[in-house]
Amino acid sequence: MVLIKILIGGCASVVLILTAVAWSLYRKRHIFEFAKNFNSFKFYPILGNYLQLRHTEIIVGKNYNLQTETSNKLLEEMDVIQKYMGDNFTIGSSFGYIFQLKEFVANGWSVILLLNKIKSFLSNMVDFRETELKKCPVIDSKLSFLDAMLTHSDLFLPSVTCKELNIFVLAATDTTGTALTFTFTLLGMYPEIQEKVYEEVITEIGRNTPIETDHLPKLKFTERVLLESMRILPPVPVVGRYITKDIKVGDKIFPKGANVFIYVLALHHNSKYWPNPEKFDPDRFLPDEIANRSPYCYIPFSGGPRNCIGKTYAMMSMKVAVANVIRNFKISSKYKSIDEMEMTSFITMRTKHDIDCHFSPRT
Ligand code: HEM
Repeated sequence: MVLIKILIGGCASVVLILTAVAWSLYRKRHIFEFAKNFNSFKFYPILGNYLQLRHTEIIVGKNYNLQTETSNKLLEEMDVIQKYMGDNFTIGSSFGYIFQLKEFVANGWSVILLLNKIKSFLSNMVDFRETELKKCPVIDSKLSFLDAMLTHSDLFLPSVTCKELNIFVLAATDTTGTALTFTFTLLGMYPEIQEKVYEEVITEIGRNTPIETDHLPKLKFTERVLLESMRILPPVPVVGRYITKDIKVGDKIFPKGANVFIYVLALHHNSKYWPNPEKFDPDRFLPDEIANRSPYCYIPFSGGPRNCIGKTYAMMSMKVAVANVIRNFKISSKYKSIDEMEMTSFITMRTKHDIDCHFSPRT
């Protein structure tokens, strides 16, 4: 009798495991198709892959040809994970655990497989760099971010190094790609602002001169355009915090132990701080204007001690991309207002449909 029970139990477990594996493989295919249709940013993948290439090059110190390598699916895979997390974030916070469980059964397995794939891609980077460094040590001033962690193994255990790399590559790519996608579209919508950026780039850098670090602080108007673009369309529209002690805001108390979401998008469109908030006006970031506002009215990189650690580098890399594109291409877009773009929920902001933004070579 006991033997029969064990046999039945064993068979049932095998069937369950096989069903779970088959289901996850099916969902993996399905979820990719879904994300492909959903993520119709069109030129976002070009920018995303460019940034992934640049960031891994800077963080790891090796060119992985991520932009030209056709088998590179890293960006697509990151999008699938983000879509899954974004859905759970909205569904979960509105309808609770039961919906999260349903989502996990439906898509969770494939997301875990993808996460593991990305993790192993990144840990291969760590192994590669570790071997390289042993063969050929680098002097302190030339250390990449990863080199710095590897040469301080007393501070960064191998598992911590992999996690840090994971966070950096993921946090750096999509945010900057989204910010640039919106900035180019806004420049297409506002030709007179685009022209001012072009003139500044030509005056301060020139048409063909390679862009150097020293050029970047001179791009004052371009910087204001990027800042205003992230005000009107913040790449990360919501940030979360866990409250460790009661906080009184006006007549409300946010109790210790609560999880809160800070709605950056709403804050950036609050007419109390931003008159005529729907207007794209880079001069809101003139020094005098900035001095007249609380710094917490504007938080595309969040605020406080856990704000974005990559913000200075992000601004630099976006200035390089804008300057290089604008001196070679004219940008146009059919949108008359940002409402026409139709946003949707992701972790970063995305549009529901293909974004309308076109580039034609400058003669
Ligand atoms: C336009 C580009 C970017 C935007 C809008 C952005 C925005 C943000 C935001 C809103 C956070 C959340 C902070 C919080 O919870 O309060 C964050 C965190 C983070 N970002 Fe960025 N980011 C950008 C680019 C980058 C780049 C280029 C890097 C790396 C080179 C980077 C690395 C990170 C890291 C490591 C964190 C986690 C910080 C922590 O938890 O302490 N980000 N970013």
